[in-house]
Amino acid sequence: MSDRKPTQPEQLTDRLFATERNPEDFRFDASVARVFPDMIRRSVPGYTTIIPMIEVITEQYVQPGSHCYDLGCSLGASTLAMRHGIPYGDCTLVGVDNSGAMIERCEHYIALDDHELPVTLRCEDILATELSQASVTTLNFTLQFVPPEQRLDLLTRIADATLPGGVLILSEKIRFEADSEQDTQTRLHHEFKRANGYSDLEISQKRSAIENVLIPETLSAHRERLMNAGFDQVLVWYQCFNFVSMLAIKNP
Ligand SMILES: C[S@@+](CC[C@H](N)C(=O)[O-])C[C@H]1O[C@@H](n2cnc3c(N)ncnc32)[C@H](O)[C@@H]1O
Ligand SMILES: O=C(O)C(=O)C[C@]1(C(=O)O)C=C[C@@H](O)C=C1
Repeated sequence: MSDRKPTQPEQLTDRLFATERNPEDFRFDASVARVFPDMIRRSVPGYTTIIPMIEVITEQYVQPGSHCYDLGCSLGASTLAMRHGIPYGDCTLVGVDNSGAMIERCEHYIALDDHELPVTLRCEDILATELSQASVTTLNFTLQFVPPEQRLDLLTRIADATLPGGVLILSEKIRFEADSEQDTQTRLHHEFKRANGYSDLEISQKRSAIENVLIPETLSAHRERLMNAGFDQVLVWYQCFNFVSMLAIKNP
């Protein structure tokens, strides 16, 4: 580490899907990492509310001497929210992401944040990362990218690692049982994107790119699986259109 003060990474506007491109599955590569703060803010309704609430929720559930995890941390927005909600110096905070481009930039954002609690970043698969003594774990729009058949295993490992009274904050894009609601909520989401300056071409090319990699499930599927994984209570604390955030709680 050099002594030079880290400089703010450049903040770029997401124009990745603005011109006609070959159909290709969406990946969290360097081009996405560069524009990610702009992309996620303009694409996910409620993201700018959910991030500060992760700090509030963390503060409520963090336990002294415990471990806190942000799984799929990207550039560390949710990690930093957790950091600011942890008042105990003997806690550890770990951010995990398997995108090298994300982790590299995340290091800059963590270094820029003036706070004494160290953050450990792991560039690895969340399906293999070691978890223990967890009071607060966050999956902020990450589980949706894990193949559905691997989701129960991951959630079971998280629930097993969670201390009594600990929680999982799970934010996801969801789908709806009724076609009519699915259509309406999707239209409203696309209107949100349009209001944020995305064109019809950008919206439709992004939609195709994420189709095979972001697999949304219904709220009841999420609830049922979280309970099967070993959590005792599941509640929705936020919803805007087809984006929700849940809290899965282990009884004290
Ligand atoms: C939508 S982003 C998460 C946003 C971030 N949590 C935030 O609040 O700003 C999803 C992230 O999950 C990561 N990811 C997806 N599958 C993963 C896996 N199996 N292991 C590790 N990271 C994964 C991606 O690389 C990406 O950075
Ligand atoms: O559903 C969409 O249209 C999105 O663009 C959503 C979403 C997400 O939820 O993660 C997809 C990929 C990027 O990470 C940013 C936003």
